[in-house]
Amino acid sequence: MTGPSQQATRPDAAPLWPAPHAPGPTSGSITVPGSKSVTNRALVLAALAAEPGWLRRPLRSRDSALMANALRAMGIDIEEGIGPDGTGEAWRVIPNGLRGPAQVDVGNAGTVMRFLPPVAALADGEIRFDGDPRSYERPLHGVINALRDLGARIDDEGRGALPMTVHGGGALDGGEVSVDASSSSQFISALLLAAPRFNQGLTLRHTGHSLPSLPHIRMTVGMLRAAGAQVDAPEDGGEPNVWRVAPSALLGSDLTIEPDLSNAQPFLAAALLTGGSVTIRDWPRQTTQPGDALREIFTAMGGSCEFTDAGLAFSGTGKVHGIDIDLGDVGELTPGIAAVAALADSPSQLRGVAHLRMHETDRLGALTAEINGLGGDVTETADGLAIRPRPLHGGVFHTYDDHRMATAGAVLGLAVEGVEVENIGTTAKTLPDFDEMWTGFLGVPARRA
Ligand SMILES: O=C(O)C1=C[C@@H](OP(=O)(O)O)[C@@H](O)[C@H](O)C1
Ligand SMILES: C=C(OP(=O)(O)O)C(=O)O
Repeated sequence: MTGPSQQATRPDAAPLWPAPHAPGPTSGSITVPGSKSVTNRALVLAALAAEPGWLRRPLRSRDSALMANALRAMGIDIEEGIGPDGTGEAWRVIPNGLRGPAQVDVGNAGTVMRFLPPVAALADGEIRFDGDPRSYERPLHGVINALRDLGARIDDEGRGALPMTVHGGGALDGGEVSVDASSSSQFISALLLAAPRFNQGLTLRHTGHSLPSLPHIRMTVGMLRAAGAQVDAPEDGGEPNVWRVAPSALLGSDLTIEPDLSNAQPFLAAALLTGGSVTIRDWPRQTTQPGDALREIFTAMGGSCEFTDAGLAFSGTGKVHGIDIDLGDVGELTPGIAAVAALADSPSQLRGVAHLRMHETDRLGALTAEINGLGGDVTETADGLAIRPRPLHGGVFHTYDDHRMATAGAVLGLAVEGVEVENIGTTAKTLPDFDEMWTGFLGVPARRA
């Protein structure tokens, strides 16, 4: 098949990065920067709080910069510096009144394009939302329709998508609303995050046939509660598919951001594929991050892991097995799992991830096209990928401006000589120094793209 629709927008002269071939079994420790999902939720909650708060060890990346700049444009002060006790980076968030007029660039960040329209509806003035061409295609209708039902005025010229203008009225009634969040869990998270500030709070009902990324919704609920909100959620014995948030002020938190476990994935994959080992420092023992599922998934694929005082110690044997798995809860792990599965000793079936067609790129189409471009045998199914490992050869691995395609290409390059990853810099969405971290971890000279 040809690549997904974004292929047409691929820059002609995107730089190619020769992915390092593994020199032998890996060994070492890695500090992974902060979680995108936690950082961007923490920024939103701090901006909506009644008092200043701190974010320690925040992620510095394109997506978190877009979030911080958008909130600044709406009147929030975010001071980037060192924490009160002098240890490490910390951002001070000072929640002034939210106001327009403001311009928000969402880039291609799902968290920014979905989490901020409800915040803008609470602002006083017009907030214009725009972003990368791909952001116009990503689903937003659930947030737009729900906000309108809750009393917001939004001008999207009938698109149900970006670009659009939210005419913030300084407050939102809130109340009861239904949303079909089968295309993105971020519709639910977006409405819940701002809900304590709605006059009547929120009763939110999901009506769709499926709901992806449940751990990310649990992350939203957990962080809301930590900020003082009262939330009833289905997993606490409440009504299925219904969340209730009471109106209340939010506390200014002092939060240390967990490392991004989904961005630990390529380093774990390196240990798995090379029969090496890696310690991911500060891996939390309790977390709502979907990347935590990698402990189980990569163990089933041939590795083993244990917690140590330093973090999570993971080892491979060099033997990698295929897997039959529903990834609906942890969809963002799919590109990295597909890369490993293409190098396994048996076939894999990845299921439950139809919604990935509307991620940064059409990830199912992109993975199929690019792994097959290296000689692989991948077919798209209605809701995932069927992967039959075959000997692969070198070639260009196109990345469609998708950070997780880029890291998947790097993983394939470990085992396959001559893989050139297009635009490795696209990893800056969530992991800006990936190429240096990768070459440093593998102990090979830095590569020029
Ligand atoms: O809320 C979040 O932080 C995220 C939710 C998920 O989105 P979808 O439910 O749209 O897949 C995930 O894929 C994305 O990387 C981050
Ligand atoms: C789907 C992802 O991101 P976004 O927050 O833009 O939806 C991702 O990071 O894999």
